[in-house]
Amino acid sequence: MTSRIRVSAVSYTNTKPFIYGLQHNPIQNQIDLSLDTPSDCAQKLIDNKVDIGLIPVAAILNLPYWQIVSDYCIGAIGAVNSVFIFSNCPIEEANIIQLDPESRSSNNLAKVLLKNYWKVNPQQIINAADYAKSIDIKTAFVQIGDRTFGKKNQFPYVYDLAETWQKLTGLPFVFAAWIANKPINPEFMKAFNTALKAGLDARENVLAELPSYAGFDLRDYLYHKLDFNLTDDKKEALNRFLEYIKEL
Ligand SMILES: C=C(O[C@@H]1C=C(C(=O)O)C=C[C@H]1O)C(=O)O
Repeated sequence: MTSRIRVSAVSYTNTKPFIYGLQHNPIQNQIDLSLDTPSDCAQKLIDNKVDIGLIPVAAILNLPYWQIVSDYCIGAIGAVNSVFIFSNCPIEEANIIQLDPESRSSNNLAKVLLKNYWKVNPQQIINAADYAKSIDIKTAFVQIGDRTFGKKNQFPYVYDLAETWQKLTGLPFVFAAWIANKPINPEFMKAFNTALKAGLDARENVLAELPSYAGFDLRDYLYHKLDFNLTDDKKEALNRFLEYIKEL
């Protein structure tokens, strides 16, 4: 028997439809699936501990070989509602931006937007000891994923980074895509893609299994805020984003 393809996927709610699709499909017998934070998905693919990852697209720049293996992604057209800068002062007045240790794409997106949209240059800190807890009014923070659910009303200044990216470029955004670090058998890729699509088509079942979060509309999130199709304009956005990162 040939060995299983090792796959790392994001452990957040945004990926639950994909996980559902993979786990309700015969392809589950061909893969070893692990669920990780986005930054760990990226590191595992870079370190060749997995063959395919739903990796933050910013990490593509750290891969000597990479190949997109699916028509689906974690993306958004306008506001995504789970990737924010939370701040106690207007962003233009912040002295420090704490980055999210679980993120690669959104930390870079924040840097790109600070430079090119808000045109400011606050100090940027990763792994801050008081991450997301600072009481300094001039300290803001980037946060992604389920930890942001319901937090939008807790801060006086809240910036949705996919929405701000759209204001800067007119484009949608891709946070994470299914990327391989080696050539993958086309038959497998086709079956993998089919399983992911089946998961998206089963979002009602996924919603029925999920807990509810106070102050957060999960149905709206999975159907309308996230956009899972890796369309040509999202690929254009991906390339544009990588160019912006290189210029930081
Ligand atoms: C929309 C999101 O997209 C994500 C953000 C990522 C990042 O910032 O590196 C990576 C994967 C996705 O989980 C989110 O996590 O809320």
